[in-house]
Amino acid sequence: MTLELDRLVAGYRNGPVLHDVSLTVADRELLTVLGTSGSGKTTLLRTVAGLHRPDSGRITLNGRDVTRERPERRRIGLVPQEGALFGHLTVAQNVGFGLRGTSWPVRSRPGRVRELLELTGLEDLPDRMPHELSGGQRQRVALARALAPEPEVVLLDEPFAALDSSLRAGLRAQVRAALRESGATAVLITHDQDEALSISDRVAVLSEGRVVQAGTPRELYRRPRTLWLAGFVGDALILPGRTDGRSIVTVLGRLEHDPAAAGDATAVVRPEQLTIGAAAAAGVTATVEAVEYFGHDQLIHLRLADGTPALARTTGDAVATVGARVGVRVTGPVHVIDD
Ligand SMILES: Nc1ncnc2c1ncn2[C@@H]1O[C@H](COP(=O)(O)OP(=O)(O)OP(=O)(O)O)[C@@H](O)[C@H]1O
Repeated sequence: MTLELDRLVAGYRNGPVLHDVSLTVADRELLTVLGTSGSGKTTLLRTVAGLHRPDSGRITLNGRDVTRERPERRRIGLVPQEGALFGHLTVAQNVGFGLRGTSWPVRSRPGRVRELLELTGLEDLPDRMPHELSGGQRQRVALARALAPEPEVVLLDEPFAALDSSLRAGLRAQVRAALRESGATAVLITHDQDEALSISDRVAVLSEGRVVQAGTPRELYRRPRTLWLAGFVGDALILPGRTDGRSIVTVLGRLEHDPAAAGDATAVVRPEQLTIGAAAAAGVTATVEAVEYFGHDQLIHLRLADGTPALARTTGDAVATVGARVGVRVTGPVHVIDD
């Protein structure tokens, strides 16, 4: 099911919050809307669900205009923040609740509930009460409940926000797999960049109610359109310079770049593109100011000779000592944004 938003404007008494939002979510795709607090993510989700009336614009499902349709007619499933399970119902009853008022024959409902419990890895817990579940299990029940009536589109409102980071990564993969298997088209909202990049087929970045860029996670990370976006989707060293079209001269020397640009431009260098070595071996030197060790990699905070702060991410076990002078090299090509 293809979901299309066409120049959607929506807001409250004090004015519009969404300005001309146009987005296409392809059949079976998971699109994440990533934005800071107050950017309009919840308003967008509620408008698509039919819980908030837009001022103008259109919402279509496979070309069918649903803008004025009541929420229950749209066949859109909503997974609310923190699940919002019914505390007095068991896991199976919560999932079964998703089938109430639908055309699912009553006889086939227990079977459908079992299917959903299997899909979300909850088959051993049908009789548990919500308070006997972990946060991740509760979220999976909420997802199972939303998927039960076979919605054409599923909307997920910050589904992992209440969980600690160790749980989040595992649950993300499970939710992704369950969505894929269900065949639903999905829109997820989050303010977490890592989450958006890791779970989505495509990401739309919302800022002050406007889509500033939509693309695959790779496109957003490697080819951000603006400097703000470059810093929003990841760590970035922003270096002004001058390019001859193919390489740009910056404080880190001459750097090959991709796409083409002309004249004054700004290079965006990601921390994993910086390699540090012995000071004498490279043209540019820097001082190590701090090291954050994460096990799988480490972030080295550097100060370049001209005073510019920079971050290097290294996966090797090389030990960087705070205060040491090191050589810095860039592995290109870097991204440039035309001034
Ligand atoms: N019921 C309401 N009445 C008036 N203004 C509202 C209402 N709900 C939200 N807003 C305003 O609309 C703007 C966008 O809010 P929204 O909740 O859509 O953002 P969000 O991106 O989901 O934020 P968060 O991540 O903090 O949940 C904010 O400025 C907010 O104050």
